[in-house]
Amino acid sequence: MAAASASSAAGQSVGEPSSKRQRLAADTDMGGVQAESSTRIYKMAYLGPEGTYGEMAARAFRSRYTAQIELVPCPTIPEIWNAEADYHVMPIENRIHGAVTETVDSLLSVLGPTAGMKGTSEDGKDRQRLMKKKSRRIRADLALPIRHCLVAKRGTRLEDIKWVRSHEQALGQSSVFLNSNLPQAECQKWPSTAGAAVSLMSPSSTDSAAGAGAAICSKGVVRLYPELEILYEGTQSMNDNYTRFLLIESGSHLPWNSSSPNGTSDPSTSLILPEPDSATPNPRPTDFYALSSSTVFADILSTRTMSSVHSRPAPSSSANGISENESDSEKNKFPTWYLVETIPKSTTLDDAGDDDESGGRWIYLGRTDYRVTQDQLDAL
Ligand SMILES: O=C(O)C(=O)C[C@]1(C(=O)O)C=C[C@@H](O)C=C1
Repeated sequence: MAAASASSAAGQSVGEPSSKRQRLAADTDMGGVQAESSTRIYKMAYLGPEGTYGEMAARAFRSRYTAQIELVPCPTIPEIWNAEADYHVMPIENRIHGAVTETVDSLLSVLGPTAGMKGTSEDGKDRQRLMKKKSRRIRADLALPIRHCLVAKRGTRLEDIKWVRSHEQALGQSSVFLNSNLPQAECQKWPSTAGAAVSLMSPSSTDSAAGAGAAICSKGVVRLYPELEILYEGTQSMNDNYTRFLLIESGSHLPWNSSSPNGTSDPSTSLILPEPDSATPNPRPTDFYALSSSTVFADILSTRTMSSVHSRPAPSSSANGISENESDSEKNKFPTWYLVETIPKSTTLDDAGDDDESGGRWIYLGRTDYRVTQDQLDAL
């Protein structure tokens, strides 16, 4: 993973509440303090660079913990999943443009090949990595309001724009605006919205042969880069636009918004001040499963109610994995994996729905036990 240092993830917004400002300052100082402090610093991987919606989601999730959590920006969504981190913040679906396929594919990759691996040390490492990923658990979710802006270098006129760059989700969410206002512009997919905006300032983007360019990103990006200005605010096709983010835990199960990871709460040793609110269990949790074939649907749904399903083509290497169901593969030239979300029978948190692997035909991916509410987002 090409993660940058924690300091590059720290925003410098003006007018932040003081506790948040302290937290942001703490991000920047993290390296020095880490060496001196015996308190563990947890890592939360998210889609960078600074100014992405993923960063907003990561900050919102992090605010529910009092443990020290360093935000680690990753250049692409698959790299968030592959990061050696305690937490992974990933967008899963959008109100307008639907599933975030990079995230669905990452989650489904736990169905990948383990069987048939030779005993070489490299294979052993791959297997270990996969087993580690299989033990990850979805833990919480949040619906982040999304309002996009068309931004360009200062002085650019709308009629001169020849190309528009952004994450494919933002381009898709803005397709009506782009078709009506910039029909001549070429859409260029970029790993993130903020990354697309930053790229406008690179010398290659100012190449006059390619013409003037623009990016679609959040308003916050323009506050970070005075060279950029907003040409249009609200490019998304509907006002009520949300992207749902998942918080995925990698073995480090910290109490949600309780005093500290190990039960001691000593603000003098903690970089993050305790949050005043109490824990917020999700009143409508859902369970996620990775399914290797549609024949498993009946098993899963005999005791649960489906809330959503995303289907994706199984990668070709799946022939070695648990996904291959022989009768299926003979009949089906289009092997498919499924991410299924279900409503549990009971919403008590003890009933974790934690069936785990059932003879290798599905893998339990976790439950959205907790949710960041709109009030909590507003308070950030
Ligand atoms: O590029 C970003 O800013 C992201 O956080 C990614 C992402 C996504 O993948 O859906 C998140 C929210 C918006 O829907 C647009 C892009």
